[in-house]
Amino acid sequence: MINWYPGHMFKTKKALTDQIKLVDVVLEIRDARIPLSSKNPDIEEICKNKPRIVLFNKKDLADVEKTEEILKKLPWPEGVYYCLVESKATGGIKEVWNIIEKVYGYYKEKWSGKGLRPRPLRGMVVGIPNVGKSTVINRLLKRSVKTGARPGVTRGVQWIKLSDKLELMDTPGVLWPKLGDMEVGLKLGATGSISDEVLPVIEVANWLLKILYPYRKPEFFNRFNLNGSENLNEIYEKIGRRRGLFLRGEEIDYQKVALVILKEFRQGLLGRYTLD
Ligand SMILES: Nc1nc2c(ncn2[C@@H]2O[C@H](COP(=O)(O)OP(=O)(O)OP(=O)(O)O)[C@@H](O)[C@H]2O)c(=O)[nH]1
Repeated sequence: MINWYPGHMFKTKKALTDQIKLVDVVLEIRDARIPLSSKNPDIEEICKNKPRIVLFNKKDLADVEKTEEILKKLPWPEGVYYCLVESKATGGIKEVWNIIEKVYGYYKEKWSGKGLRPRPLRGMVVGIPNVGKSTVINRLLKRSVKTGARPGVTRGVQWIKLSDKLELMDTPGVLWPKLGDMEVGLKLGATGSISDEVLPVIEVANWLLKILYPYRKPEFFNRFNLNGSENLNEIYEKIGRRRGLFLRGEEIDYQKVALVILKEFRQGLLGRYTLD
């Protein structure tokens, strides 16, 4: 599963570290369902001491109470801010702009101390695959349509001006997730940050079912017509029969059932969960 990791990781880290030198603030996107496992372990090193806004995206799919509990326990050094967002809708984006105001205030003071005129902050969106980097950019863009978002080129990089206080590098930076232990890999797989093509999908779905079952969410039981007394095999049987997922004859296609479980989990159809 991690054969492709080292070479790409090294190159990406180097490129990102160079790009981040051009920005004033980093917008790091993580997944609210896996607030810890969606963190790139090198983020602090890559960002050096730049102000950073960590956006826990896909709030609508997470067990918000549990995620908030986890976040409250983490150390949040000065200059690092966080908030939960739902970038497909409007949830939490106003809070992001409030944090941007704070960071802008910090820079304005710094610039004025050096006799420099204020300018929009330069920001860059970074995060592991599929956490919603592009969606967040679009969300922030929507709010700034009125102010006329237009790309400009400074220091060989395209910037999109979102407001008088923020412009963003037009392409987000992809970070590699930490694939240190098996459980983190399973969480990343379940939430879709690792593609199904390289995943043992049945293993991931089995692991996910063991988490979802004891949660006892009605969405999960109703969706698959389960009564709560089934074992793993019976869950596959029931889903496979109801959805007509057969290999040949009456033999259940476990692979397809696993993919249905993962897909519907990722769409939030089985309820809201936090896996960390
Ligand atoms: N439910 C929900 N889905 C979201 C949210 N934000 C993004 N998505 C979905 O998550 C998927 C990935 O979003 P992208 O914006 O393409 O993510 P990305 O990080 O740019 O992805 P890569 O380019 O693969 O690295 C898409 O299907 C989005 O519609 C959200 O807040 N809630």
